[in-house]
Amino acid sequence: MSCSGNCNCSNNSASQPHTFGGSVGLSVRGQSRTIALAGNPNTGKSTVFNALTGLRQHTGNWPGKTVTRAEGHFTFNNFNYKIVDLPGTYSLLSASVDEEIARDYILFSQPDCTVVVVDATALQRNLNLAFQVMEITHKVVLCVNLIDEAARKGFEIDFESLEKKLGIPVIPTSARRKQNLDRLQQAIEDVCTGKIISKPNIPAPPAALKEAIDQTLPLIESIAPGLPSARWVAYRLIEGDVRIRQALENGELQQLAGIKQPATSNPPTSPSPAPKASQSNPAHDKQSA
Ligand SMILES: Nc1nc2c(ncn2[C@@H]2O[C@H](COP(=O)(O)OP(=O)(O)OP(=O)(O)O)[C@@H](O)[C@H]2O)c(=O)[nH]1
Ligand SMILES: [Mg+2]
Repeated sequence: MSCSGNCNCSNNSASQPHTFGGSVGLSVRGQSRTIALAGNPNTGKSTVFNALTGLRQHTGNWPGKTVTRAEGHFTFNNFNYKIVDLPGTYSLLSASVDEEIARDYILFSQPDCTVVVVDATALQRNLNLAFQVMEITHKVVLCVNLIDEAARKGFEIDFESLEKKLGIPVIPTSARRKQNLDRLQQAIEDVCTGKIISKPNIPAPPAALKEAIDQTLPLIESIAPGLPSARWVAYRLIEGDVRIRQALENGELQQLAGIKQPATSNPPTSPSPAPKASQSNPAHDKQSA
């Protein structure tokens, strides 16, 4: 893996002290890396964000508190990081406006590292989103949060084996107790610099689906050259997702990804069966997986 242009891959000594505590309105000079905090609602994303930045994002024990994205900063090993706290989302097939904010950021903003925060007491359910993120980027760290709560409930989690099975760094944390956040920061640094090269373990699609994806990807590339998460877009087109097709045709996706559009672009030839239902209101549409 190579890190993105935002990344300074030169010597970052792990022995140098890290700092928690960032800043509202601090102007961070020079290069900085961008980290996205993704995860299901109520997994402790904002608590992680607050602990790392010293800011005070709204937290509480019910889902859906963070409704828009918030940004903060921290430094680690003398390097600046911008960290983005996202609304909770169950799936990248988003259903609500908040979830769409998270989805669009995860898919098209190309952070240097995406940290998926999962609830250690509901690991299996939470891993669904982690798999979806792993499908679109290998620059990902799994933060298994609320380990104090899991321990209290008597859950035993084999983190080493989980890490091996998933193929990405897995860091157990208790954000509320500020436990292991330095390990989390180290993993983020290692993913950004390429010291850790993740190989997410994703099941291969069935042959017919793979063929359809292979046929669809060049169409996407011809309309939106260099579009991030093109594979994810291909899946959606194959499913007949009208909303995504329209967003590709009218340049919305390219805009989200900050891609300059050619003067004219041809709509894609349908790569899939005709869409079954109209999804005119993207914000409120449920999409089938
Ligand atoms: N016991 C325990 N509680 C935690 C931990 N991390 C977060 N919490 C609590 O979990 C609840 C949810 O935390 P938030 O940080 O608001 O979760 P979130 O993922 O940002 O939630 P949304 O923005 O609604 O998606 C809060 O009551 C936190 O205090 C932890 O490590 N241990
Ligand atoms: Mg939150």
